[in-house]
Parts: sequence; C-alpha cells; structure tokens
Amino acid sequence: MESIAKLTGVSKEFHSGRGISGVNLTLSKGDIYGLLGPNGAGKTTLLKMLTGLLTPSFGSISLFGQDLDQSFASSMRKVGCMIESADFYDYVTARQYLKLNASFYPELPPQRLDEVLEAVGLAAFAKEKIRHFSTGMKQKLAMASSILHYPEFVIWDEPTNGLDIEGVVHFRALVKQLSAEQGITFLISSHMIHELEQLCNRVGILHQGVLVREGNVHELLADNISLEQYYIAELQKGKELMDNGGLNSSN
Ligand SMILES: Nc1ncnc2c1ncn2[C@@H]1O[C@H](COP(=O)(O)OP(=O)(O)OP(=O)(O)O)[C@@H](O)[C@H]1O
Repeated sequence: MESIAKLTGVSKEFHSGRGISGVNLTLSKGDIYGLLGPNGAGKTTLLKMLTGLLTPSFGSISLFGQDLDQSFASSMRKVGCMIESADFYDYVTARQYLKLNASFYPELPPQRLDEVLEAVGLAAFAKEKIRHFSTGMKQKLAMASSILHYPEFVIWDEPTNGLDIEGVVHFRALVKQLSAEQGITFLISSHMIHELEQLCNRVGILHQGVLVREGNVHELLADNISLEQYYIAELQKGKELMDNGGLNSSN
C-alpha cells in the first residue's frame, strides 16, 4: 500500500519540557486516521510538524514517499490542512476569500469555488461577509479552503469544533464522500471519539507526547464495547507505564 505519510522517531522538545517523543507512524493511501489524546497530549504539535509549521527536534518525516525537507513545496501542493482556528479577512465574503486562496492554484476550474462551498454546506452564504459568520460557519469555510486544490492528503485538527449536530453529520458524510470518490487520505485529530469511531479505519492514542497505542477500528471494536472504552483503558495503561518510567517511545 502506497505510503502517504511516515514519521520515524519524531520528537519535538519545547522549552517547557513537553512536546512529542519518538513517534513512529505510517499512513497509507485511503486511510482515515483518527488521532486521539487528552488536552496537551501533542496532537496539534504532531500535525504542525507534518505541515512544516514546526520542525522536529529529532527524527524524520516523509510525505508521498519523499523526505519532507527535500520536497516541501511539491508535497504541500498535495496537502490540505486546517490546524487550530483559521484566520480570515473579515471584510471579504466567503466566496471572495476562497477566490483569494484559489489565486495560488491558477489551474483550478472556475466552478471549483462553488463546488467546495456546496460541499461544506455554505453555498447559501457564499456572498456574505465573513464578519457575519458564526464559529461553525468559519470552521466550514476553513474546511472548504483546505480541500479547494484537490489535495490527496487532508489534515484536520479538531474539525468538528463549533459545528452543530447537522454540521457534524454533514462533516462525516463529506469525509466519507471525499474518501470514496477521490481516494483522499485523512488525518483527523478530535476529542469527538464517537465521530472517529464511525469515520476512521485506524486510530492512534497520544499520551504525554507518546503514541501509546494504535489500531484498526474494526478489530478494536471486536474486542471492546466501544472506542471510548478502549481509549479509557489504553490511556490508563499508558499512565501506569509512564508512572513506572517504562514508556519512552511509540510502538
Ligand atoms: N510553542 C510551545 N512552547 C512550549 N510548549 C508548547 C508549545 N506548543 C505546545 N506546547 C506544549 O506541548 C504540549 C502539546 O501541545 P499540543 O497543542 O500539541 O496538544 P494537543 O494534544 O493538541 O492538545 P489539545 O487537545 O488541548 O488541543 C502541551 O503541553 C503544550 O503546552
């Protein structure tokens, strides 16, 4: 299976002493990978390193089979990301905002702006200024922007933040559609474990910067009542190992 992203022994040490420690992780084409972990576990840090927003202190990252340092521009062309809350120009409309972003991709067909607005459920608000948007609407616009250029790999950090129930259902359908129709690979960090259970084929649990467990969701559900039950149990094991000083790298 084609490797989309590969982290080998990746660590990030912040001055605070926290960060990420020895993460090994491979995402294959077509994966919908859910990244779980408590607040401060290192999920955003890991996603930032995959997109060049942070540089690892140790280890290597490759995207699409090429070292990220060597192929940053060409790899990023195939990545769509939404990490932490997006910044917008409040005085432009949703469509104008996407048009600005589309200017980086001159090959995009003109109808693409309306396609992505429709895909995230914002078509009716295309001509409204962003300053009138709610948190959830801004989240949808950031999602639209991240898929504008037909990325092959989408990285979303807590994408359901601010979405209403209908928005969450729509989000789930969108991921499944993009995965099935365009073969997009997803890496999604979220605290919404029930969402990930319904969406992902694989999940990983980060705890205090260490990828303590990974698994195939179908296999995990065969042995556990729910992903939540698995998560709580694995987190507890991770804590015990940390307390005993026995866990300092993933896998
Ligand atoms: N620039 C920084 N300098 C120092 N410490 C940092 C920095 N960025 C993150 N950290 C620390 O690294 C750890 C991981 O942070 P990160 O934001 O990756 O966690 P997270 O899993 O995304 O958390 P949450 O679920 O709360 O969003 C935290 O303890 C955080 O305080």
